[in-house]
Amino acid sequence: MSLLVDIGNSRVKWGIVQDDRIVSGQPFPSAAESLEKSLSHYWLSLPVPHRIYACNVAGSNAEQIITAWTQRYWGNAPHFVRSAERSYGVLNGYEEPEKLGVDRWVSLIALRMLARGPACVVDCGTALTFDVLDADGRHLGGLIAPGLAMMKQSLVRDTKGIRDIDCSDSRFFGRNTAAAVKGGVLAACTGLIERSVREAAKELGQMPELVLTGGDANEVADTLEAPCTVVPDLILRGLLRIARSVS
Ligand SMILES: Nc1ncnc2c1ncn2[C@@H]1O[C@H](COP(=O)(O)OP(=O)(O)OP(=O)(O)O)[C@@H](O)[C@H]1O
Ligand SMILES: CC(C)(CO)[C@@H](O)C(=O)NCCC(=O)O
Ligand SMILES: [K+]
Repeated sequence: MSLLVDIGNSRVKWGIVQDDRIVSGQPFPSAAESLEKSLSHYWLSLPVPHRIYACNVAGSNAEQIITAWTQRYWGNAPHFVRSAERSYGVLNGYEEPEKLGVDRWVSLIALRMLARGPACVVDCGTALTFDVLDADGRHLGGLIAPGLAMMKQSLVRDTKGIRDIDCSDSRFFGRNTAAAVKGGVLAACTGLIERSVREAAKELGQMPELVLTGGDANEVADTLEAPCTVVPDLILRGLLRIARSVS
């Protein structure tokens, strides 16, 4: 059995591989304070994995805690994927390829498998990232912006007049503070995505496919006018691609 682990800035997403398919587990917070406890809670009952593939953007502390835990209980350290210049049909577009966030790198590897032609991937997580891949697997670069929750939090933190942001309203323009914040933040994200898709289409000479992932992907997809596909386990699928090539 293999274990796939996507350690984000907010949450750890993970799944086990059974018959070459991903069976997703319950995500848990990636915060260092609770990490060891969460690992024991969610993973102690698993069969011992032969291989562990991980992608981590939550810092070396998280990496150390997870490695210590798997060493202690399974006698086995995870293989932490690093961003490379070229692998699995993807050519990294960064000037310094190792500086591209490894979650973005792994999502491009998954995107390359899923998409038939040129494609863009949006990760609607703690941060919102947008990356472009041409029909030959060349990464044309991307964008990094705050994610939905982070935008809302910064409004609450840095203004006196915005406090309550709980809202189930779904009109585009809000008629109270919470609805105006919800709409503003969603419009910031969907506006970024739609403008970026147009820009990508210009560079590609063709309309790209659009794939969304991350905790807020469904909410963003519901508001997007552009056609898109939501793939919740995109990063785990990229890790599975890497796992297959090793075993
Ligand atoms: N059950 C949940 N717990 C926490 N956040 C959730 C949950 N469901 C949806 N979200 C949303 O998901 C967002 C975080 O997304 P995700 O969990 O993909 O982020 P992440 O762990 O930081 O991953 P990454 O670092 O890859 O972006 C938050 O903005 C939050 O609004
Ligand atoms: C942008 C985030 C935070 C998204 O999770 C992550 O990919 C990251 O820390 N990246 C490093 C910076 C970069 O990708 O240019
Ligand atoms: K940071």
